[in-house]
Amino acid sequence: MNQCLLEASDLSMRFGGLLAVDQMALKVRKGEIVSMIGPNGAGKTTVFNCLTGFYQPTGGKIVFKGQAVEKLPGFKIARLGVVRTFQNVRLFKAMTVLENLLVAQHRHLNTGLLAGLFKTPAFQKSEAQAMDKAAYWLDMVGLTEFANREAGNLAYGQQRRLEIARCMVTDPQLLMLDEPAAGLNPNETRELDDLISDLRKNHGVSVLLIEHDMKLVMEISDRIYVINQGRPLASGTPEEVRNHPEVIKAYLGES
Ligand SMILES: Nc1ncnc2c1ncn2[C@@H]1O[C@H](COP(=O)(O)OP(=O)(O)OP(=O)(O)O)[C@@H](O)[C@H]1O
Repeated sequence: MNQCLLEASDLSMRFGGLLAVDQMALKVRKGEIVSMIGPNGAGKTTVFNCLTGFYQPTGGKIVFKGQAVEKLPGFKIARLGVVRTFQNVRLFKAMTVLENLLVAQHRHLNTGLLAGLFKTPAFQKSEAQAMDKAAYWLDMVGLTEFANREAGNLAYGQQRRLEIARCMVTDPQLLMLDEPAAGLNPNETRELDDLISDLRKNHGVSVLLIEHDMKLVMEISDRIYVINQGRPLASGTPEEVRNHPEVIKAYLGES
């Protein structure tokens, strides 16, 4: 539980005249579920975009498993084991549910031209493994019966679960979820809570999430970072954060 997986320090991101993230610090240890909360526009998604290589931060350091990653492009950070979902569902909507999970594993497939053309035993084996893994995660997120349905035709909550499955087939070490409960009803949110807890407990994944649903955040998080106007405002256990005067002030909008 103590080994540090991800650490960001003095993280800053400037868009022209706007300092969207200012001296943010954040740490995720192995096996932790950590949340980032803050009012709309506070800079949470920008922090995610910096951590995952979608933006190159204008300042600061990001270390994943001992390696500096702040200058790496997104695909390289993903290869190291950091995967994410987005605030708005981003699936291949015209593909089936199963195809979405197979495409996500393309990097693990033995896809050399000759291997593919001649369907070599190694190619067939890796294809079968990808299929097995897809079937496993479909079952885990309760979507087996929808395997051949177009992803775009799933209910919204199911699409959200498929996104998580699509991350999990790549065997991530750090799963980053951007507002996973947005648009979910209370039942679906409870299922999401169970799913995230299970991913940590039984699949060794650490989780960093941005979330506005305070009930979920307070129940699921080991630690919480509060960010306001791009700056760190408070951090600590759910209990510490809940009672922090600055947090109460920022959320209640007092001056
Ligand atoms: N690519 C960009 N170019 C210019 N400004 C940006 C860009 N991305 C974000 N911003 C600005 O940075 C600030 C932080 O935005 P960000 O989306 O990170 O906030 P957030 O905390 O995730 O908000 P929400 O909870 O509403 O999703 C906002 O003022 C936003 O308009």
